[in-house]
Amino acid sequence: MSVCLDRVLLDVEEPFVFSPYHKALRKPFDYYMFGQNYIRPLIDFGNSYVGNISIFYDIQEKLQQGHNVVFISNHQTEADPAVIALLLEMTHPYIVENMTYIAGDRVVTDPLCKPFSMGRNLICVYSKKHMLDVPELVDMKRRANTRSLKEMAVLLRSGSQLVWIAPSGGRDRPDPKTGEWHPAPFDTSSVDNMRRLVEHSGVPGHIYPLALLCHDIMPPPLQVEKEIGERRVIAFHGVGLSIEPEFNFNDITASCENSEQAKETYSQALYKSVNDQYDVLKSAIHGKQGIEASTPSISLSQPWN
Ligand SMILES: O=P(O)(O)OC[C@H](O)CO
Repeated sequence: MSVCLDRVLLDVEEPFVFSPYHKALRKPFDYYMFGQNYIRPLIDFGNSYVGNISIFYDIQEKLQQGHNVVFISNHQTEADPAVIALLLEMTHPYIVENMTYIAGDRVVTDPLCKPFSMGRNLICVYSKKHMLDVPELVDMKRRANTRSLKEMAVLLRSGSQLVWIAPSGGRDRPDPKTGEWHPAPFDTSSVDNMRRLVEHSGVPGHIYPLALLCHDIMPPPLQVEKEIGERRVIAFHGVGLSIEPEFNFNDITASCENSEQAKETYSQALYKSVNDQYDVLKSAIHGKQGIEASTPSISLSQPWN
């Protein structure tokens, strides 16, 4: 905790400004390990699961062959990057240390979040959800997003890139009536922009649906807040991560009649997969079924055991 306060105070004295493409700061202070070490004690590993770990081995091979890989994911907490990295650090250190996250402006401006963000590779964007919060800033935000998209295109052209994006544009929230958590709907145009960037990169690319269940360890405020500086609550709990095989755009949209229908069909297919995987993780973690919650298409394991 004192290391965390030190880092927050250091940033208050001399604020760090993120560039559109930020590389994880590992020296002289290792912000990546700082994030790992802070989030690790919040995870109940005995009640945490990974779905389809074998797919991560295929992904590692693809990256080594120079291919690009994109994870289309739901988003639950500011700790998502650390949760992914902690669940895979024993089996896939290369994947987790080299992943680039598409990060919204809140995690690179909130003083409490910044030290954690400094330890990750990021493409920084202004979230669509918060685009109109301050009318005078809309133009600046749009220009910044264009710059970030260009950085992303350059990155993907270099190959061997692994990118995580949450096309909902923000964190999942519980249903106000039932209190149940579900992945927030995907923005079809965000999915499509990402897909086209991958296709136009000049190297083979692969898109996978990824589900995360970790809201218990650091839940967001129940409503989306405009102001920076939300109240943080942390807890010790089981978490989950799951992946399904690559979703090929041409295969999934073969029977679509036009490009608009194809974009929608592809985004919905990814979203359905994320929901299906989320439900399996929920049965394992909240339903206390553990490994028994596995299905024919989602095989749960605890790869740290
Ligand atoms: O509160 P939200 O849903 O707008 O989330 C904002 C950021 O993405 C936090 O990571």
